[in-house]
Amino acid sequence: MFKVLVSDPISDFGLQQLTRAEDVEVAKITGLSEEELISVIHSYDALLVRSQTKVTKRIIEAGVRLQVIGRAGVGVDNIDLDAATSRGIVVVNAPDGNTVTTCEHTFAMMMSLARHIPQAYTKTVAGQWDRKSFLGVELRNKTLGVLGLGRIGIEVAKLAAAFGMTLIGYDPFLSEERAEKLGIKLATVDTIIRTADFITVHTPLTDETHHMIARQQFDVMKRGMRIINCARGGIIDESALVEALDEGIVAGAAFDVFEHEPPAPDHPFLRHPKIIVTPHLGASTLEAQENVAVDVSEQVIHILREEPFKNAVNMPTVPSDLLNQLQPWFTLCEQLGRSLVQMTDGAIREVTVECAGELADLDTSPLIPYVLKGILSHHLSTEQVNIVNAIHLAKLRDIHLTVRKSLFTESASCEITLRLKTTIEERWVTGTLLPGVGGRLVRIGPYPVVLPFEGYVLLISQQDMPGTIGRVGTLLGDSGINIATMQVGRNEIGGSAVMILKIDKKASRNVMESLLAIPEIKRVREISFDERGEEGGAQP
Ligand SMILES: NC(=O)C1=CN([C@@H]2O[C@H](COP(=O)(O)OP(=O)(O)OC[C@H]3O[C@@H](n4cnc5c(N)ncnc54)[C@H](O)[C@@H]3O)[C@@H](O)[C@H]2O)C=CC1
Ligand SMILES: O=C(O)C(=O)COP(=O)(O)O
Repeated sequence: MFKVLVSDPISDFGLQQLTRAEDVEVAKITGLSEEELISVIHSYDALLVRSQTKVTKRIIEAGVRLQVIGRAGVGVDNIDLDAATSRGIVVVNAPDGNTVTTCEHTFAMMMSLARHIPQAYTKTVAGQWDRKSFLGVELRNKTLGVLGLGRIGIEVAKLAAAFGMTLIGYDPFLSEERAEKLGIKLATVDTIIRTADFITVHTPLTDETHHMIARQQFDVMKRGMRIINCARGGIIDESALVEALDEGIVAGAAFDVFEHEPPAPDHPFLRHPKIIVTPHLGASTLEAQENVAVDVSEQVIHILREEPFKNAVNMPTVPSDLLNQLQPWFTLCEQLGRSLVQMTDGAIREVTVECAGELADLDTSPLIPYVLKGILSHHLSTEQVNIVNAIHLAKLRDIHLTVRKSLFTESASCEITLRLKTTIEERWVTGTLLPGVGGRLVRIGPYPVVLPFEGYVLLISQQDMPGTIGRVGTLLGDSGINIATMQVGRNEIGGSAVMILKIDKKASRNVMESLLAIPEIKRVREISFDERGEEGGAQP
């Protein structure tokens, strides 16, 4: 039974996929402090949050069973992503479900700002009939500057166009063609700041966007402009804004978000006559809350059941057609990693994945975490390494990763060669998928083999001398070990040679040592293709 903790108010309707699942138990406990969450999180497989719960490193470390943290919304700045990644916990969000709602809130804020609606309402209900203080401005023919043209920014631009506004915007990822189709003139942040009558920000809060609008920007702004933030507190410098309002540079500001939420009771925004505020309500509609809860519940259940999922924030997203083409290779990559690491001595320095044949036409980077999982789980534990943290763990160990591609293959239409360079040697193996059969190891170094990834294989390096093969056969036979298949290869008569023996049961340490005692034998290595390859090496 999977246990899911919902620690923020999330739509019951949207959570139905989880609450109705027979293999899931949902607990809704909101308003927990960090300490309270730390004391309960150890029993849960998944944690679902909105923006209130701050999912700190301490909470993540206490979540010994946690496999997934689901964010019913867009921003994941309340979740320590590095801590989640290094623990191999997937973080998923629901990026599409609240776009329209947040866009509409931004528009409501812009119109309220243009017409002083909150201030006029407050006075009117207080019994004052003041028709002089609230002279507004029209939106039509005004220039709206949009910083951040992602999902929400673009929706805002579309609505603004319908209101007859002129649009200028900046987003490092929006192409000229797309902008043109949307009727947005792309400009630099500096041009937008100098020319816009209204500015609205729709970026995430990052190192680059933190205080993107500060004193320096207010100093060159068009006098009498108005500014809106329904994205994240901290994108606009709050103190610099108050100064700009007091100096008459800015005519009004509308904020849904704050640098620290909730803001302190003496926060200057809360009593400034030219600032209107809402308590982070951008995503708060019935529709958006249902949408994001449905989306995130679906992803969480997929992850818990080990089914394909989307919207992982701390893993690259693989488009579904590419995923379909690469999926059959995932297990093979893990098996190649697990086999090769058992053949190799020394500390791993470099991993190279060479994709040959038709595979070379695809983006093969999603294969890397599987290769690394195979390699790293031999030394670490399988519970410790997964495809979320494999790259992170490799980087922590200074393991260099390279992907190479070639259209040429030696045998099958596609094959993958994995190379490991360690502090003392370099070894490589090649695998492929045989139609109707499955994954096979087809070369160990330069030696052709056809081995399924199951059971045990002995790799023996010896001097090519008459009688050595017979002695190995006799020794294994005397130890009750049957040889299923055997391949031999050598570089020249009397030179270096190898034996690759598929054996029906595991060779004991004694057997390995007896093999090594044969004078011509230089190295013996046992490869276990089981989930966790057991150490079976013996060498001088
Ligand atoms: N107030 C609220 O309740 C809500 C707030 N949000 C916030 O709104 C923001 C936007 O959300 P979405 O549009 O869904 O995200 P998105 O990821 O679709 O769009 C963000 C855009 O910002 C752009 N960007 C990043 N750095 C930039 C920079 N330095 N300058 C200009 N553009 C930059 C990105 O290229 C991207 O296109 C996020 O911060 C999100 O957390 C989202 C939903 C509700
Ligand atoms: O989705 C987002 O990024 C939001 O800011 C919405 O936050 P909330 O879910 O309302 O706490």
